[in-house]
Amino acid sequence: MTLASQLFGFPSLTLAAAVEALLAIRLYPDYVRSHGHLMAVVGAILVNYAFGIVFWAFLYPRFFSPLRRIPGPKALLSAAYISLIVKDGPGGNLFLDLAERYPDQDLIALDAFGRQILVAKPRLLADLLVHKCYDFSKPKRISAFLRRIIGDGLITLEEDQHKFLRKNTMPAFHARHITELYPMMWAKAGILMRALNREIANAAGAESKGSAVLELTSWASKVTLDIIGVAGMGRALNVVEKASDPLQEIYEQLLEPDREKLIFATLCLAVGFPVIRMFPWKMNDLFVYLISSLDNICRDLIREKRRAIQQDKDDHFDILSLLIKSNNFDDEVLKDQLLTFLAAGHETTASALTWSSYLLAKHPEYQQKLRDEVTAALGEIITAQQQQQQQPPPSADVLAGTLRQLPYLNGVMHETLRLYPTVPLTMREALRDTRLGEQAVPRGTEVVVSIWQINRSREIWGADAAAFRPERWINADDGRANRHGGAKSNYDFLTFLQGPRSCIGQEFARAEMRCLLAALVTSFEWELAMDEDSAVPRGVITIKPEHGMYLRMRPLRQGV
Ligand code: HEM
Repeated sequence: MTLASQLFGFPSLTLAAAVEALLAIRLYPDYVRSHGHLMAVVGAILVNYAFGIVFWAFLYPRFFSPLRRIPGPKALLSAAYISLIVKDGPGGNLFLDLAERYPDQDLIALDAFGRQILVAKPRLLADLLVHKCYDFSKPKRISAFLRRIIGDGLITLEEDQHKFLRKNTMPAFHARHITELYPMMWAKAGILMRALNREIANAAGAESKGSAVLELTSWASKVTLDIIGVAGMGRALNVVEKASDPLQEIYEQLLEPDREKLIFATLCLAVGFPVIRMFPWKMNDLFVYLISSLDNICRDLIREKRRAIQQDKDDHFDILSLLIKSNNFDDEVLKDQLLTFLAAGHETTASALTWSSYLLAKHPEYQQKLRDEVTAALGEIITAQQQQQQQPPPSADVLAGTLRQLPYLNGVMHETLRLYPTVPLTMREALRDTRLGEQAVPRGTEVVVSIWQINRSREIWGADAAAFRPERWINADDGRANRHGGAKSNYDFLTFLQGPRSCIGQEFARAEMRCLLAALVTSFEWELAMDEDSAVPRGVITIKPEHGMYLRMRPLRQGV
């Protein structure tokens, strides 16, 4: 690849065109004079570029690329892009179909240009995600697009800058600190339950059934925004209690899985935002407006936080304080970190909570089992939460210790995360010539990992891979919760990825889900209030139900 890209890359072809034009001027001076020197240069460039296009589009992938023997659909538009806009069913199913069409292949060639491969089996993931993690980065087009939304943060930085930032941020995610966050998360869950109860009471008045239909996704993102507000910057956003909040509205608009937005984002990922921005499309203005509003809100939040630390001696332990106190970052850098944690830290868990409510609506027997289990374990703590009793909140150790070991709570949570991985797909680009197992991978190759496909693979999870079976996460012998789901390798459950670029917030997300699910299931009974087929996961970065998640919810206790 290196030799080919040096010889036939467009910079070399341009240089060669200049040499060819000079030679033409020397060898055929009369002919060139009659047509003009400029024509000679332009002609040489056009001929060389045409050769370059033929070489890279047709000759290289068929005859020279080390990837040429990898089988696959080799389509003009790769499944990685089609999966974002496909209409019938979840996009991730495209990769499940591909893995079944090429059953013995570790790698599958996705596009006709020999640039994109899918890792279809966990075997090679250790190389990609751990051993050779820094031989790969997020593809530049994708990073450039993400950077517009979340700045230069942990998600978009690469190599040494990434290592430095990750090291500086890790203390906020240590096990002890996550344990300390449980009472706050539990309190926020209580506030959400009361807000849902009020909403039901208002709506049920009209319906007079003691139950009402609620759309859960926006409530889920409100409560997770409130939680990351405290854990990320020590700030009570209180979004659940407000009719509207600018931060929540911006995220809702940015991540809404509406068709036009999906097409816009897919095009930005495929060809880059600078190209799309040249077209007169109202989505461009909306996108720029939303991200600049977000930037401004975060800048203000940083200023306020810095002032609180310096003038008011605010000593709350949160991600932003940790980074400010390290004195390693200026305000612009801090703004990017805040953008990253706000985005990565709330929509992801909100989506997971939404999908677990969906699965529990479809499986009322598990809803009841979970309710019984949590009620038996937390009894008085639940009553205190529901009745907002003025007594000390449960201790972090008691709450975290209890919730972490409840078999069905953890089983439902992990099984949801397996079946509906919030980030269903990720991509990497080889920064240098490298290898995945025995396979040589040239610089510039894009490697696709469909988390959805690995998590639902029948080869890994058995014939019932698509079924919701929380028992996978409960040991058959001692009935205790496990964290492997019966899978053989760490790379079989990919929801949080693995290695140095795995999700830094995974324990935070688990803590949030435990608190929110436990509170929800002991406060309400619910069933689906929409057509089951319309709960299709959609989204470019994270997946949400395309048309919202409508549940008929009935409070288990009155007057809460
Ligand atoms: C259910 C919830 C969540 C899921 C499924 C999830 C999933 C993921 C995945 C798959 C990645 C890797 C992305 C890639 O490299 O392409 C990731 C990275 C990341 N996540 Fe999460 N996440 C969740 C919750 C959170 C939370 C709550 C936070 C913060 C409080 C967070 C912060 C991050 C950050 C900062 C990264 C970048 C890590 C790095 O590259 O070093 N995530 N997450």
